[in-house]
Amino acid sequence: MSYRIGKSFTFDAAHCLPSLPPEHKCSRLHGHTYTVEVVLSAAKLASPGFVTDFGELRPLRNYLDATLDHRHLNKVIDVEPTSENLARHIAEWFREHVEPTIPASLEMVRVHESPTSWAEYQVPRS
Ligand SMILES: Nc1nc2c(c(=O)[nH]1)N=C([C@H](O)[C@H](O)COP(=O)(O)OP(=O)(O)OP(=O)(O)O)CN2
Ligand SMILES: [Zn+2]
Repeated sequence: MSYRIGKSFTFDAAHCLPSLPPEHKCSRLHGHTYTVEVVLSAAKLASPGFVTDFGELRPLRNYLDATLDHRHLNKVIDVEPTSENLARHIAEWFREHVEPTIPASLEMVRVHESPTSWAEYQVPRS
């Protein structure tokens, strides 16, 4: 039995997917308003009844603003900036920089490129 919470963030950025054939529209430079959702869990609640305070997720907001917002994503991450690769990149950053400071575990990161399309990275737990 565990509790789960989620929080969403948005940022705007440009990207292209150069491994696609040149006739594919996504091989050309274009932009999205991305939404990033994180889901965290805990087996028991911390006072006053939180998985973790939503406010403790502020470093992720700051990271997205400073590193991804209004950037050319191909110049920021070292793999093609698909939603899947972005979700993994953000999850790995979160696990290194935020998870050690909170009483909760990251379950997954979902990245929406548009209201109708998203990709999710589920954090592997051994
Ligand atoms: N599995 C994935 N498929 C695609 C990704 C991705 O990250 N993961 N990305 C793209 C492109 O970035 C493209 O911008 C988005 O493609 P698509 O949803 O097909 O296009 P639209 O936003 O214009 O949506 P419509 O429903 O066609 O209007 C492509 N594929
Ligand atoms: Zn795109």
